[in-house]
Amino acid sequence: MKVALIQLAYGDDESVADRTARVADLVRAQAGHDLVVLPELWSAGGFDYTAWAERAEPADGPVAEALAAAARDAGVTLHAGSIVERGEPAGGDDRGLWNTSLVFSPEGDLVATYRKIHRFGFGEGEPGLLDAGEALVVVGVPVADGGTVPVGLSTCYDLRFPELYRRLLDRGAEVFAIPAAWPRKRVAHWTLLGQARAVEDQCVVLQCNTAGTHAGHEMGGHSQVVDATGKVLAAAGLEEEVLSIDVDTAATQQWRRAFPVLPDRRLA
Ligand SMILES: NC(=O)CCC(=O)C(=O)O
Repeated sequence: MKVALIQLAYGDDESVADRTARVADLVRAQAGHDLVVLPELWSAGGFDYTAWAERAEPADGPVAEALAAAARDAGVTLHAGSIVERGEPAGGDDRGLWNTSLVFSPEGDLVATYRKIHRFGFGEGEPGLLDAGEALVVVGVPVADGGTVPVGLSTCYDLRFPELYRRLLDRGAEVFAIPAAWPRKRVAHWTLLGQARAVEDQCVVLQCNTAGTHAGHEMGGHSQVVDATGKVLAAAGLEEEVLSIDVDTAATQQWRRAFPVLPDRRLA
């Protein structure tokens, strides 16, 4: 599976429209990949809490439309990172706002959405502004050499909750795609936890972080691709960068057979 992770850098001085056009061009430049991944909340601003309500949009809003067109033009499956999604509140106290990942097919159709389950902020930030997602999502990504690869979706802070990844594994995931806006000061956790998820679940991990500084938060970069043995196949630095790599997804099943840890799980 040919994968491109677009580790996007942004600051406070670029409009959402300009950033969206720039990102769409970056996606178009990834033609020839099977899967392209963008970071969390790159259009709304990962930590730009005061702008979120104004920048919220439905899953078929202007950012989504631009990205659907870019996926179609490039002929790639696009994990478009996440948006602040505005939708119908599910219940009384709900706000009708979520941190929602969007996945588009190479035809430009929206094939999966994932609402971030674990909200970051300890009562403020995400839990203060957004509703929590509840549904697990595994999406089949078609690859050029035939077949589809089951990719489990999660977002940033979710990475700290290993039980989520076990549940994605139990639903057939062989790859975890993790867009993020993870700050530089805790980037060592990002790197370590991504490798831990790969080793413990025997899955490929695709971590696409944000770079640059916005809303007073320096982002950590260090996007990485980790194979199911825990080997780091590609790693970015602190700046904007595209990681492009051909991941041997057949090797995941071979590794699970050669070192069959998962059947030894005991739940009692
Ligand atoms: N956007 C996030 O979820 C940030 C998570 C984070 O900074 C951390 O887990 O540390």
